[in-house]
Formats: sequence, C-alpha cells, structure tokens
Amino acid sequence: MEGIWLALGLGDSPSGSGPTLLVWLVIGSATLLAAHLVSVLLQQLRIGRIRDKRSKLSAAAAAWGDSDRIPVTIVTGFLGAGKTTLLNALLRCKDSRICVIENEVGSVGLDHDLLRGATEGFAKDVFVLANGCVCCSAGSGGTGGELERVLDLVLDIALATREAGEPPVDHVVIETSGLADPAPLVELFFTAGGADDSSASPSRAFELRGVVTVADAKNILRHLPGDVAAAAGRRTDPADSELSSAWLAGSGAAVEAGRQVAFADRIWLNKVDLVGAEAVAEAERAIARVNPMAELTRCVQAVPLGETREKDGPPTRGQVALLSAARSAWTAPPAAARLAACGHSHGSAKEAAGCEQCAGEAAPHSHSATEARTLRARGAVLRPALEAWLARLVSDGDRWHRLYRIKGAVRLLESDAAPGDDPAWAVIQGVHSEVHVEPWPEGAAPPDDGAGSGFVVLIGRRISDAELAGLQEGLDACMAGL
Ligand SMILES: Nc1nc2c(ncn2[C@@H]2O[C@H](COP(=O)(O)OP(=O)(O)OP(=O)(O)O)[C@@H](O)[C@H]2O)c(=O)[nH]1
Repeated sequence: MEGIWLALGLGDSPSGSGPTLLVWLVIGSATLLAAHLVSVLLQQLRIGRIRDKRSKLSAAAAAWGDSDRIPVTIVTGFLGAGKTTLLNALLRCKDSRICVIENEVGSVGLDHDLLRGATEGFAKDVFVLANGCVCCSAGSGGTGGELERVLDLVLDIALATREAGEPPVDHVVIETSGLADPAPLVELFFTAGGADDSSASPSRAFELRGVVTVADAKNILRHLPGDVAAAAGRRTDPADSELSSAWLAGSGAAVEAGRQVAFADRIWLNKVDLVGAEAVAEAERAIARVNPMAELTRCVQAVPLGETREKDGPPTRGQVALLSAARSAWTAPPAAARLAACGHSHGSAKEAAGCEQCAGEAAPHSHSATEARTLRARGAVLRPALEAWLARLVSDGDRWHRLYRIKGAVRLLESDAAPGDDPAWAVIQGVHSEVHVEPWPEGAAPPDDGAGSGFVVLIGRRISDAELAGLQEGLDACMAGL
C-alpha cells in the first residue's frame, strides 16, 4: 500500500491515514462512474421510448389520408402586439376543438394561465412549451425538438379520440413567443406536409393553413428596422434595392419583428385605437415594404374594424376566418432570401457565409441582444405603490425604448385594505411606455412561479445587472407593510 501511495505521487503515507484515504478515493471514483453509467442508461432508455413512440406515430401518420390532416395556424407577432388577445377570442369557438400550443419568453410563464382562464368550460387543450424559444426547439433532429414532441402528443390525442368516437381535434393553433423567428416552424410543416414528402414523420398528419402576424400599430415602426420604417414615412425614401438589402442583412433593433411580418399570410394590424389615421397608414406602408403579399386587416382588441365582439362572447366571423386560410395562400420564401436574412450569431466567417446551420431548423441564435429578466415579488404589494413604481419604471431615462414588454403576476392589496384582508392576484401588462395593472381573469389558476408570491418579467435590451438590482429594490419597496 505504501508503494501505491508513493506511485500516486502523494508522498509518504502518514501512518495509519494513507490506506484509508486511498480506499475512499477508489470508492468515490467508482460511485461517480456508476452514477454516470446509470444516467447514460436511463437517457438511452428514454430516447428508445421516444423513438418507439415516434415510429408508431409515423406509421399512423403515413396511413392518414390527406383529407384527415389536422389544420395548423401559426400566430406570431412581436411582444405585446395582441396574440393572446386574439387566441382568447378564438378559444371561445364553442363548436370546435382547438389545441393551442403556447410558447413564452421569460423564466416564468404567464400567458398559459390567462389562456386557461379563457378555456374554462370549453373542450380545449393548451400545451405550453417549456423551452424559451419555439424557433430554437423546432426540428432539432434525432428524437425531434420540443415542438415535434408536442405535435406527437396532439396526434396521439387525435388518434385516441378518433378511436373512441369522440369529437376530433379540429385545429391546432401555435402561438409563438414575441421574439420567435417563425421561419423554422414554417419550414417544419412545409417540408413535412407536401405531396412529395416521403419521410412519413408525425408532422405529416398536420397541414399548415397559414401564418397570422399580429402587429402593434403604435409600435411596429419602432420594431421594424429603421430604414424600413423611415422609408414608409415622410423622412427618406431609399431605393427599394437598398432597403431590402439593409433589411435582409438584419439591421435594426429587432430583426425578429421584420421576419414575423415577412412570413405572414395575414397581418392583423392591431391597436389602431391608440394612433391616428396617418400613423396607421405609415405602419401599413412599412409593413407592405417588408411583405406586400400579406392581407392586412385593421383591428382593435384583435377584432377587425367594422365587427363587434361581446366581452367573453364567441369570436367574430373575421377572427374565425383567420383559421381557414387556404394553404395555397402562402409560399415558402426563396432559400437565398432566408439565408441572407439569417442574422444569427455565427462562430466564424465561414459559417456566416455559408450558414448551413441557419438553412436547417434548429440553430440556436441570439435575439438581437433582447432578453427576459425576472424580478421576484417577495410578498403582497400595495396598489398605489406598485402603480407609482411602474410609472417610474417606464419613464426613467431611455428605459421605455429598451423595454419592449413588461408582464407580471402579483398579489395585490388595495389602498383601503384592512388588516387580515386577502390579497388578490392581478396581472401587469406593459408595452413600452404603456403599463397597466389588470384584474386576474376569472377562472384562471394562479401562476405557478415556485414561490407563490408573484413576479415581474422585463423583456428588452441592455438590462444590466445593476439596473435589475435597482428595479428589484423598487419592487421590494412596494410590499405591503414595508
Ligand atoms: N389599446 C389596446 N390595447 C390592446 C389591444 N389589443 C390588446 N391590447 C392590450 O395589449 C396588451 C398585450 O396584449 P397581449 O394579447 O397579451 O399581447 P401578446 O402579443 O400576447 O404579448 P406577448 O405574450 O408578450 O408576446 C394587453 O394589455 C392587452 O389588453 C388593442 O387593440 N388596443
């Protein structure tokens, strides 16, 4: 044993302690190795199970007739444009069974709670993608991205309901996060649904009906690349070729907003109540420069102008028509344009030039330095203090420019609350300088944030740690009793 001790380079074995230490070293290494082997084995078993399931679903999808395909609509649009408002209306379509696949940005999700509130009493299914970015999780190959697994699940439900003779799934609506690039999603369905598709992947059971982009009439010019916006207004008018090359190169603060408009079949120009006629026309010109093919509809609360919708009533005829857009209404963009529009982070000039990853569907990428940061509520907050803090938050310096979206769920006490009163959950909704505290939707479950006391998610650019710490202090100061 002394010899081994010396061979290990540990010097002389202190009498009595050397062999014991060595034994512990050997036991420790063996335990680590065993744990690693068990984890690899479990992972392999899991992959095996997923592959098994996928091949069963693939076989079912291959036998699925063209007319049986489940229609899919992708609803996209920049942060705060009104996607959830539109979905809440669509989910009240009593006569059809709609599956919603919901994807959110931020470490704590909120939209699905709000959607669940809307689905109370209706036969709907809402799936939430745990991964922060639907465009990064789609089509990652192997056992499939997260979206594909959710589609597997929807297909499974569709097969089971069909066998049981229950009402079939009529439509799948995928709501992307406000920061998603819809291109990989569109490609997932485009490559899996065509008549020439021989891959028989489960996504063949779905048929993309269209991409609906909700645009915020008040803020779209801020989000589209500056040169596109400028060309739509009265300031400059660069030649079309210059404009499109600048846009395709990914200039501007939020290149995703440009892509969302670019991929649309239909554009819901929402929130026209917040701006004048000239600003609406300017927004429409900017949109048309990016995507002159899309059908454009002016809306308030995601309801087309000229239609009325009762609160909590069924969707309007125009809203329902969104779901029935024919597949022929859209075409995949030319590959060259997709590559040029990439704007992803590349590790090398070679990658950037060829960008094969970006031509694929699962390349992780940066979001123009846009990020979601979370503040934690450490207890119930007082409404007047919260409202004053929110007003300061969006009026301090240039912050409102950098903050695209504020979303939160807090437990709120009114100013006249008496000791012992229970706080009520409330929603914080903010888009740039506009921020409101709204009642929690009736029937919606409280958010599951782990701590149960609420949170505020800030989505924007250049939110430093120091700034975040200052904002956390501000929120802490809103706590009742502090
Ligand atoms: N004034 C006005 N407000 C609207 C309109 N449509 C929606 N809103 C409000 O705008 C805020 C954002 O709407 P959402 O439907 O949550 O937007 P979203 O696109 O789902 O937002 P993200 O999930 O952050 O991407 C909410 O407070 C809505 O009530 C509208 O037409 N006019």
